[in-house]
Amino acid sequence: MTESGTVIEPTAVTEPGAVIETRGLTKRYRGGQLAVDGLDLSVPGGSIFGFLGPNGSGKTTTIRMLMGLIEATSGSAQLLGHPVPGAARTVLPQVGALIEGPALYGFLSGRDNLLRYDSADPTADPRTRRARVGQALDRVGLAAAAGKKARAYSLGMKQRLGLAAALLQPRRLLVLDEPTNGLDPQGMREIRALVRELAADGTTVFLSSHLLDEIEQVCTHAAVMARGRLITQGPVAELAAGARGRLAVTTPDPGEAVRVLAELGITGITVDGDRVSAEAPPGDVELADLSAALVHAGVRLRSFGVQRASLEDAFVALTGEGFDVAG
Ligand SMILES: Nc1ncnc2c1ncn2[C@@H]1O[C@H](COP(=O)(O)OP(=O)(O)OP(=O)(O)O)[C@@H](O)[C@H]1O
Repeated sequence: MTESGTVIEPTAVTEPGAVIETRGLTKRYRGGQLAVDGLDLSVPGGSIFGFLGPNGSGKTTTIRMLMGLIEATSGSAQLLGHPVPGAARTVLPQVGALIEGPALYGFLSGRDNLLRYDSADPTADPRTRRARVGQALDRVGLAAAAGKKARAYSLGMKQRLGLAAALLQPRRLLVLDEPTNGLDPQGMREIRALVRELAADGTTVFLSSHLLDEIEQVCTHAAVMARGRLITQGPVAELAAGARGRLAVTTPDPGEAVRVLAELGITGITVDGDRVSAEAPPGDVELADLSAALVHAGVRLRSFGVQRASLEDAFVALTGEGFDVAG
C-alpha cells in the first residue's frame, strides 16, 4: 500500500532463483555412450534460455532427463525448485514441453487433436477444455485453420499445434526441443515471435537449437554444449563479448596488408579476395596505429574496423573447434 492507500500490483513476475538447475547431471547410455557429462546448468527465471550445441552434443538427452523421460546415471536436477524425477507429478503440470516434434493424429482436426490431448491430462479441467483449446489455437495463430485435418497442416502449422498443446494450461516454464527444426525461414520467424510473446508474459522459455544465429536473435541467456559437456553459460551478450571480435580490412592490396599486419604481431590472418580478416589486436594496440601503419606501407583501405564478436566466435574460441553441424 502506498501512503494514498493505492495497492500497487507487481507489473512483471520474475522468478527468484533458477527455474532449471542441475548438478553433475550425467547420462551414460547402455551401449556405453557418455551423452551428458557432469552438467551444471542454471536457467534464470524469466529468461529465454538457448541450449546450444552441434548435433549429438547431448541436448535432447538433457531435456529428456529434465522431463523425467529417462533416468540420469548420476547427478541431480531441479525444475521450479523441486527435484526431478522425484517431484515430477507436482512440477510437470506447470511445465509445457515440445520434444522431438508433436505427436499428432492426422485424421483429426487441429482442434480435435488438442481436445483429445487435453482429455488425456488428469490435471486438466474438462469444464474449461473447449475454451482453453480455443485460446491456445488463437495464441499460436491457428484459429482459422482449427477445423482442418492435421495431416493437411504444413510443418510450421504442426509445430505451432504442438506449441498450442504445451499452452493448454498456464505454464511457468516451456521446454522446446529444436522448435524451428525443419521449418522454412518464415515458419522460423513465426515461432521466434511466439517465443518472444510467451516470454513477455513472464513464462521462462528453455529452447534447444543447433543454430547459433537463432539463439542470438531470440535468447537472453544461453548455455553452450559440446560432446556432452557444458562449455559456458550466461547472458548472450556477455558470452559473445567474452570472445574477441575480428579485425576486418577490405583492400585492393591484400598481400601487402597481410605482410604489414603480420609484422605488427597480428595473428589468425586469413584472406578472401579483397577481404583480410584477423584476430582483433589486444587491448593495448591502438586501432588507429594499425590503420596508419597500413596506409604508411601503401596499403589502400576500402574499409577497416573490428567486427563485434558473435556467439560463433565465442564457441570457436572456447572449444577450439568450428561450429560444425549436420543439420
Ligand atoms: N538411446 C540412445 N542410446 C545410445 N546412445 C544415444 C541414445 N540417444 C542418444 N545417444 C547418443 O548420445 C549422444 C548425445 O545425443 P543427443 O541426442 O542428446 O544430442 P543432441 O545434442 O540432442 O543432438 P541432436 O540435435 O542430433 O538431437 C550422441 O552421441 C547420440 O548418438
